[in-house]
Amino acid sequence: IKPKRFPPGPVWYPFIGSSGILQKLSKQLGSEFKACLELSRQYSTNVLGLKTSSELLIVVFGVKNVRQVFNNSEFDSRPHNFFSRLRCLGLTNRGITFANGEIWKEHRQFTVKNLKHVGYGKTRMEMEIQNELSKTVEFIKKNNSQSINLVNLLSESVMNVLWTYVAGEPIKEDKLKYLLDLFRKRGKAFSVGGGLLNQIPWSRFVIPEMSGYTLITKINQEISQIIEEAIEKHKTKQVEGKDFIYLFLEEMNTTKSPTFTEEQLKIVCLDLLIAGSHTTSNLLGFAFLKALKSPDIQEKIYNEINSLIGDRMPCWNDSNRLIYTSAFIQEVHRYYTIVPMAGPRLLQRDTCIDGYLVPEGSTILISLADICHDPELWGDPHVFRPERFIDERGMLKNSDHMYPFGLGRRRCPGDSLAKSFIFITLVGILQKYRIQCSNGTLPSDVPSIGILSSPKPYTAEFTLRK
Ligand code: HEM
Repeated sequence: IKPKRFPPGPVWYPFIGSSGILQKLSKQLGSEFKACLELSRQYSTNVLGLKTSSELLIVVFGVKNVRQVFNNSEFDSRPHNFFSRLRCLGLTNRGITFANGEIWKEHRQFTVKNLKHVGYGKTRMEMEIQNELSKTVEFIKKNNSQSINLVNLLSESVMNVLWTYVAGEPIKEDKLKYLLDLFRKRGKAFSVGGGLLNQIPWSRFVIPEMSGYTLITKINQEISQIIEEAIEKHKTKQVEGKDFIYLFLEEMNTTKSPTFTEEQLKIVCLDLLIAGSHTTSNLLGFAFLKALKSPDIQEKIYNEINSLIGDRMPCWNDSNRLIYTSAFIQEVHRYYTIVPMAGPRLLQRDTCIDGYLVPEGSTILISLADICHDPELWGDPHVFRPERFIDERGMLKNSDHMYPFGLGRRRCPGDSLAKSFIFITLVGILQKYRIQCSNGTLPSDVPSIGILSSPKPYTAEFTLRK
């Protein structure tokens, strides 16, 4: 029986609640996000109420409700449900993304402290990004007689930067490709709320492949092995320099905090790799796709780069001067919304959202993509127009309605790394090459939506500018 003043939504059936309806609609529309959006329209509500086999699931829409969830502390926790346990290698309350309370605060702080200088000034991370850029440009130079799959190339590049930060050295190429492929499949198979597997956990016994269970178990095994090997190498000092694993192991030996354990280290590494890799490369994938589909926009970006930085290696500081390029990146964030739904969050006490009563213990998802396409906020949301982020004085204009990295205490701790990587890589490639579509066929920019919004695979041709 639905609680009193529970948000509107489809009927609940015994055992599976409204999961059947949600799954059917997700299949029809291509993603759980679109299904939730459609249901919110059908029930004319900005707070959608659903039930899975085991939890109450609420999806909030609209600036007011989304801000309430981001800003109020009763929404700060993550659920410890079937999916989050699987995601954290079978453990509860570990890592950062799915940790709560003291362990979350302590380890988020420790990681942010060590990521802090990324993106500002000439840091080691900036050098790492530039180093990766040189490798990418070299690859394009060697292969520019043929079409190149940019999304794959960029995701390898992001992963190399992340792994070098975590483990001090690049990951082996075959392992890198294999891991990225598994991550890509994972992003497609699940939604931010965990999808079918979380809604009906026993589905793993009946349809282990289709529910994503086989895939996620395989990812857990592979990634555990890769991270464990890296930790062992650090313990025997086989890796040079200072990286995240060394800093963590040092903290383990010096601190009295019992939360600094090898298990925790493994899951923090996993969190950084999962949260940082395809988010960043998908954004870039869409950015290059848009540049390819709109030669006039590509020319404007190139002219700005050419007149303000010329042939020099780009750095993060240039983003203050390359206004059109920065506005273009903002517009890519808006138009394609890489994280269509943020969360999941666990509500810590009975709370009123938009006049409805949401019970303590409900899982909350935060819809971001529809805000980015709300005609009342943007006027012409379906037009791709970087100029909307430039003010009358020609300066970059921030919008209050963009939350690509979230907001509040769970805001993305990797945002400065992501921003630097995206800016430096985009500028560094467009500075040297004109990108065109392969064989005269324009690829589609309709995204595939799972946990993230991803560009469909496409190839591009590169022509050297000078
Ligand atoms: C374009 C790239 C990226 C986008 C769009 C993005 C977006 C987000 C968003 C929206 C959240 C908040 C989720 C919530 O409110 O519940 C988040 C959290 C997070 N992100 Fe990112 N992210 C990006 C890149 C990165 C990178 C490069 C890293 C790591 C170096 C990273 C690590 C994390 C972690 C660990 C969390 C969880 C924080 C917590 O729960 O306290 N992200 N990200």
